[in-house]
Amino acid sequence: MPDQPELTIQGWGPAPAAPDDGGDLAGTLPKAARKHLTRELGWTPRPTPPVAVDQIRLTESRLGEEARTALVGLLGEDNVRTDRESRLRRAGGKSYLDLLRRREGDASDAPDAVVTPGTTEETAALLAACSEHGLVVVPFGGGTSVVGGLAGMDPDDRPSIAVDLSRMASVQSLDVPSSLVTVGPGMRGPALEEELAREGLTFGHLPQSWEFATIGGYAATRSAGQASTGVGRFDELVAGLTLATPSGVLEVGHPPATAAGPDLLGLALGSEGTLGVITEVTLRVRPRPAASAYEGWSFRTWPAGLAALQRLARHDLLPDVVRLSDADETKANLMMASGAGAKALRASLRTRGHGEGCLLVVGWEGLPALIRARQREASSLLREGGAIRLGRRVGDSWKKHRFEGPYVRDRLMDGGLLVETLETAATWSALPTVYDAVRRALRETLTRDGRAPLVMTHVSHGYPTGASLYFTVLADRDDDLPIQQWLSAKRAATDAMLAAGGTLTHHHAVGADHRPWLEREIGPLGVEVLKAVKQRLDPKGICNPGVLLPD
Ligand SMILES: Cc1cc2nc3c(=O)[nH]c(=O)nc-3n(C[C@H](O)[C@H](O)[C@H](O)COP(=O)(O)OP(=O)(O)OC[C@H]3O[C@@H](n4cnc5c(N)ncnc54)[C@H](O)[C@@H]3O)c2cc1C
Repeated sequence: MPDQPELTIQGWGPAPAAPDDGGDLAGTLPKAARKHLTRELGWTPRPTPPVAVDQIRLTESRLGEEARTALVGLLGEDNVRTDRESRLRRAGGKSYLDLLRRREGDASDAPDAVVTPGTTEETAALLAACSEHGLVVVPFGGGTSVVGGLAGMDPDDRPSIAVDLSRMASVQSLDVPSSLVTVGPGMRGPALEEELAREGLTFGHLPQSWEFATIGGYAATRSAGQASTGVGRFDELVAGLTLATPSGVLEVGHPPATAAGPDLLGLALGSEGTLGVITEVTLRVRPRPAASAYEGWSFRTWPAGLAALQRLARHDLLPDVVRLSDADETKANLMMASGAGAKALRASLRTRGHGEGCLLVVGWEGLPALIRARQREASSLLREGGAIRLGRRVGDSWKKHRFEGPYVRDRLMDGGLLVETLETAATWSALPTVYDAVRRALRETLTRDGRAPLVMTHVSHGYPTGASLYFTVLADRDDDLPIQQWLSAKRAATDAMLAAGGTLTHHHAVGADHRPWLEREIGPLGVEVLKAVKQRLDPKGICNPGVLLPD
């Protein structure tokens, strides 16, 4: 169907290259990191490979003949699929729970059919037909949701259709003087960057999932990338979009700016497929950076690191990339780095009293003179805050390895570990409390037989008023009840996060997994407002009914 590489079914990576049948932990993790994990977690690596892909259970497609004929009439035979492979590849996303299910051979959440419209008009006609035939519609971008955004759950148990957007994956127009590009929702970051590079431009959105995630998916989830502190979150890059709904087509946004009433663009961004399908996105682009500088710093303690970032933020000096790791994450990162250079760095940090310190990676991009000026001012504040400079090698190494995490996750799962991430954001004043509360909740719920989990945290994005926190959790997996093990930890961590003043999600979105908490975040009236908008655009409730809005 698409000409972009497909994501492998039970893990991460391009389908043919990454084996679906497990891999070698020893070949993935340096010896020091393996030793560190086994010591910290009291875990003995044990082979727990996924079942063979042809053993994954899939129920019969429930797409009736009448509905199928209607869809084929609109889109053509080739663009309406009910074969096993097409359905399996669009079953759910890539959260730990999704992977557990797929690895155990369960694809009961697979859509009943996969359709690939080619234009906004076809998509609008498709939605009208699905409304008429009682089919639930789940827009499918890259399939990288980590919050159950593609679960396709429907209280009325209607057949569900994955609307795969891979046929709408090209640049439609480029307005260089206005720095605007309009693209199809199924386009992925690398393909768009390649096209923009020909004109000396970039859009600069780099989430860890960027190899597979799509422009429409970023808009639908309000994604944030690794350089979002400087470039802006994805929602800040969107200047306009087209949303095909069962009630018609909405075009929202009017660059460069407008005061024509409340911002309807803001309603479409983050709508997670509940209002319809985003079929076109207009993005702000910028010149490709002439230079970049990445470097590492170390703080003795986490509070010292947070205080220094807060000062940078107050003086409008936050670098484009900001990642402050706590002591647990710093230790693990240093163990992951192999070779003589890494050993020397560990020794030097110990000698300078930073043996249990916190690593900060910062990155600047843009014109060389501006980088130098920003770097100079930021460096002097960092030094005043007690940081020591580790130099460019640390920054460059982070940049080189920054997309490897999900590949390592697969191998850790093969070895019997629970591996998941969660994220939030809070004001600078609330951040320390949120950090403590989430870590405590995770440690309390995941400690088994006296063995505590490893909870590693970093600040991933900075703002004038606060920052985001990103937690990575590793624990010995409960092989009897792995799903329940994570669900109870997630529940406790989310409760703790909200009680301490954090947001439900800084960039992963709500999906099915977070929707029980949405009302706590936006209040009952807020939920009613969103439901009223949905009722107007999607009166039969066919658009991704299992996500975002609580029942
Ligand atoms: C390893 C890994 C790393 C990640 N790192 C990051 C990160 O750094 N930053 C970040 O923000 N997120 C990250 N994510 C989460 C995920 O990549 C983002 O949420 C991303 O925006 C999803 O894009 P997608 O194209 O894969 O969307 P999908 O997963 O296909 O869909 C996500 C949701 O959006 C809806 N949707 C998709 N396309 C459309 C459309 N055209 N119209 C309407 N609704 C649509 C879907 O129905 C679904 O509810 C990561 C995920 C993984 C697995």
